[in-house]
Amino acid sequence: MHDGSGRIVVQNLTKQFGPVAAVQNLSFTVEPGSVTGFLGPNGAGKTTTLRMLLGLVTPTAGIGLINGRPFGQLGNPGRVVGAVLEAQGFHPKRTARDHLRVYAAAIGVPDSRADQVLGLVGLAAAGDRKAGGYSLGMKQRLALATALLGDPQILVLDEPANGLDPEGIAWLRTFLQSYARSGRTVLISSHLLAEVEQTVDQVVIISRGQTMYYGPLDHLRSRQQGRVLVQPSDVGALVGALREDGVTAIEQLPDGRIAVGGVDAKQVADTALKAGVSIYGLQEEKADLERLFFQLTNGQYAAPGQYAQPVAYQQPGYQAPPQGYQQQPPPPGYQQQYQQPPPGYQQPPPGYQQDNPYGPQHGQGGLGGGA
Ligand SMILES: Nc1ncnc2c1ncn2[C@@H]1O[C@H](COP(=O)(O)OP(=O)(O)OP(=O)(O)O)[C@@H](O)[C@H]1O
Repeated sequence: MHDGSGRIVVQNLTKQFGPVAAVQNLSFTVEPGSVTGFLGPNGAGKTTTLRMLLGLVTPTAGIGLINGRPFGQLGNPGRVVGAVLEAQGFHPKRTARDHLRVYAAAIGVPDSRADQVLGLVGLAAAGDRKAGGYSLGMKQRLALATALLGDPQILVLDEPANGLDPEGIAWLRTFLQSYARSGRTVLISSHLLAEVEQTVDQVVIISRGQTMYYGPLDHLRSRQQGRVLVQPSDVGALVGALREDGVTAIEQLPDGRIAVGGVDAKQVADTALKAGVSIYGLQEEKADLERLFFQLTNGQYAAPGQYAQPVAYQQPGYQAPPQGYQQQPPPPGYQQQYQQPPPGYQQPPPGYQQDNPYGPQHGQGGLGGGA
């Protein structure tokens, strides 16, 4: 019926809900043996993508394949894919064990499996309690237990960390990682990178229905660079002097400061001294993954006019940008942020605009050397 590979392939998936382009030409592959995070802010299209993958929503275009087949052609899909799409509508008066037994019967596994999966998710002692009295975190565990009933090769979980306390998140991390290490496939969605950062090996980051990054989390981490935030007496003079010194990763911040990448604070101070520019503030900022995530998903740190260039596309081996990417309108609020100079902004000297002081990396979402 299927190829047994454990691979998930999403090919050019597109879903249009009337005027809403929920998912646009999305492509990625999830390999077995690792945990893949499917990340994006609220409304990015994660749930719609997963629902298309699981045969619950018909794509406008493209296809989602599990083990080389569309979900509907998997035979007994409950034995191949375990999925949790949202906090499930458990019958509130039914005990967790009874709930699991109903589902076990539906996919043809013995009743005894209900107790096994209760144990797996840490609910063994609460199996006789009614699901209606469960906390949100316990409901998440019960939903996961339901997904595990068929001992599936593939787990697809939508926001599984929602409602879990720190101990629960740590438990989930260990559980999913060991599940993947046993050669199985795990795809989990989240709108918070920090929530899954320590759990996932690969990430697919989407925004407004389009792929922004697709690849190992380690590659994304390695692109992080710190930057120096500086408040000079004369922005144009300092930018010019930095450029003369070969520094190109310079970005004007909305608060009037400039951010300089690829240098340390001493270098910036030395250049300013040489150029006769006073420094009113100097701060070294360590980049973090969360900021990179924001850059990729809403462009709020990106340069005017060319926000959120997907970093993956600058690396070999990644997929091409989705069609129509360039035409994508800026996010709400973006224009406003840059239309007016920030308070304290100093007009650059003549010629400053023509000779783009931010350098060639300006417009790459402030990423890497551009930040
Ligand atoms: N059935 C539907 N009818 C119309 N629009 C829909 C429907 N389902 C989703 N959408 C829209 O599609 C877009 C993507 O929604 P989706 O739920 O897939 O995002 P998400 O990334 O899962 O968000 P969240 O993190 O908030 O769950 C949103 O604009 C949403 O309003």
